[in-house]
Amino acid sequence: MEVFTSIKGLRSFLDQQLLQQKTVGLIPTMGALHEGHISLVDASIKQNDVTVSSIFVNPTQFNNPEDLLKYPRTLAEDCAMLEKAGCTAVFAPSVEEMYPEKSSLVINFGTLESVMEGASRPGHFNGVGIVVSKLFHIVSPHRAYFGQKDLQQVSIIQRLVADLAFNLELIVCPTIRETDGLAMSSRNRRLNDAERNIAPHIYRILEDAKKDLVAGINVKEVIAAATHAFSTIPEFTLDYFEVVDVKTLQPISEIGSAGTNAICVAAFLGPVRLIDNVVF
Ligand SMILES: Nc1ncnc2c1ncn2[C@@H]1O[C@H](COP(=O)(O)OP(=O)(O)OP(=O)(O)O)[C@@H](O)[C@H]1O
Ligand SMILES: CC(C)(CO)[C@@H](O)C(=O)[O-]
Ligand code: BAL
Repeated sequence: MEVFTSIKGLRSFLDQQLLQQKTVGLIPTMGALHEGHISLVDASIKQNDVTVSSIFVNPTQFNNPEDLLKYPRTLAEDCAMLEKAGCTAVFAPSVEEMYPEKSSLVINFGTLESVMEGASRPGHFNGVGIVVSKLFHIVSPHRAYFGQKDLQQVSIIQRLVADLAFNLELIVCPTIRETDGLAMSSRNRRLNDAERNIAPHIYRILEDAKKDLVAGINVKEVIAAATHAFSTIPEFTLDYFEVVDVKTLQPISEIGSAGTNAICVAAFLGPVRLIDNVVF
């Protein structure tokens, strides 16, 4: 497996691959890899000749300096996992390589970003839009892989691809969970033992809410019950719990047909902010 830190180095490697008519899959990540990331790598290896994983903790998408500072960084272990998985190349640039000058680009995703993660983390999706656009330009992948765990990010990137006519296929992969239901996430590493034991309640509350909605209980009541469930566990501070249309991401007062609804949650467990969702 090749590891590149410069855009030039990666580009010349990829140019050779393209000359040989090889297809390229890209998995953008911020590192501290887990089986969720590896599931994206596996999907890419099945569908492409060359799989590139990027590892870059993108400062422009962090609105909270402590979150950025404490974001886990484990490059050596990440590379070992990627090599074992059969990844072809890793792109792990420095901040200076990606941003030689401060970017002044502004990308506005309108109503897609005015809710949930976008509302709670001002500027977050502007930063995601900038870095993902740069990665798409640098790698020119045939396919790019993203996880459903970051549901709003998927919608934002679908929009970006359509608006800027990126010539690639977006592949959305299911959320990989621990055996107790907790969605795998790099930030889980920041939980202490007590917090880690409590964390699976996020998925339990999501699943209970889904069952109640499917059984016909109204959205307002279900949100109130979920909010109450979080309030009974004092370690949690709920940021949002929303029932939304999966396409528009706007709150709904009644659920629609199967596959068009999502429940999205963000909650602090101590200082760590975790997100999860179910689509049904
Ligand atoms: N549990 C998971 N299952 C499937 N895909 C995942 C999972 N966790 C993250 N991903 C996907 O991996 C890609 C890179 O995500 P990222 O590096 O931010 O990891 P993360 O675990 O989401 O970290 P964090 O949420 O703590 O920032 C994203 O497309 C994300 O949706
Ligand atoms: C897509 C991404 C790698 C952009 O920095 C990040 O938002 C993430 O890890 O989901
Ligand atoms: N997993 C999404 C990236 C972030 O939380 O900044």
